[in-house]
Amino acid sequence: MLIIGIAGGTGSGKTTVVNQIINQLQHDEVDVISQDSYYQDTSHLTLEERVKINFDHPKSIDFDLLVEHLQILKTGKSIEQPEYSFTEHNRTKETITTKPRKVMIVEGILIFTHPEIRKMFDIKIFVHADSDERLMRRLKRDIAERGRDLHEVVDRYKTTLKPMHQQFIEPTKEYADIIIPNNRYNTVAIDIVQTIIKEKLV
Ligand SMILES: Nc1ncnc2c1ncn2[C@@H]1O[C@H](COP(=O)(O)OP(=O)(O)O)[C@@H](O)[C@H]1O
Ligand SMILES: O=c1ccn([C@@H]2O[C@H](COP(=O)(O)O)[C@@H](O)[C@H]2O)c(=O)[nH]1
Repeated sequence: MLIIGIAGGTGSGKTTVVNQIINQLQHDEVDVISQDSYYQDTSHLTLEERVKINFDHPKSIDFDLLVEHLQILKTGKSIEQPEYSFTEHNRTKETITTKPRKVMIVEGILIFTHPEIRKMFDIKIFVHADSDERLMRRLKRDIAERGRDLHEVVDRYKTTLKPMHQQFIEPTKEYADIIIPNNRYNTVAIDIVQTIIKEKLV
């Protein structure tokens, strides 16, 4: 199993890059694990309390469960990937059965901060977009898809997104094998990554 880690700041375009990469691969050859599925289970908190969580700090992620799930997949067994609700700020009661595949892609803002998980990646990719570009994309996406308003996104950007990005996410760029500049759609970079994956699959 080839495990590819794709990190980068929020709004850098990780999910979009993942979808472009897997487009060219056989459906049964590849699957995706999102770090967002592994936010800590906070069912014991009220919604008001959950809203206040710093979701951009490594402590917000249940990395132990993610490590365990990657280890299970490597032994050829399926896992039940938690499903996450951004509107509820919590895991749902549903899970996504995820089978081991020739290529497993793990994507998320903080995945390169964890040494054990970092070691499990065969290829590490960091998607880069400038902070103003990321903020604009995040605003549009969170208002359209994640039930947020302008005030909420801007407030979170100032209090947690920006400082956490500088402290935890940007420094992990140094671990990347490949950095994809993604201020604009970068089809050349996608082609290169697809070629590398296809070569490794032979
Ligand atoms: N290169 C790009 N140029 C313009 N918009 C983009 C680009 N890549 C992604 N987007 C848009 O920006 C938003 C955030 O992208 P997404 O892939 O969800 O980022 P991430 O997973 O890193 O948070 C989405 O609405 C997406 O359509
Ligand atoms: O309940 C939540 C959990 C996380 N977030 C924000 O999501 C991003 C990470 O997702 P991307 O798809 O990489 O943007 C992170 O910056 C958290 O702040 C949230 O808003 N609510």
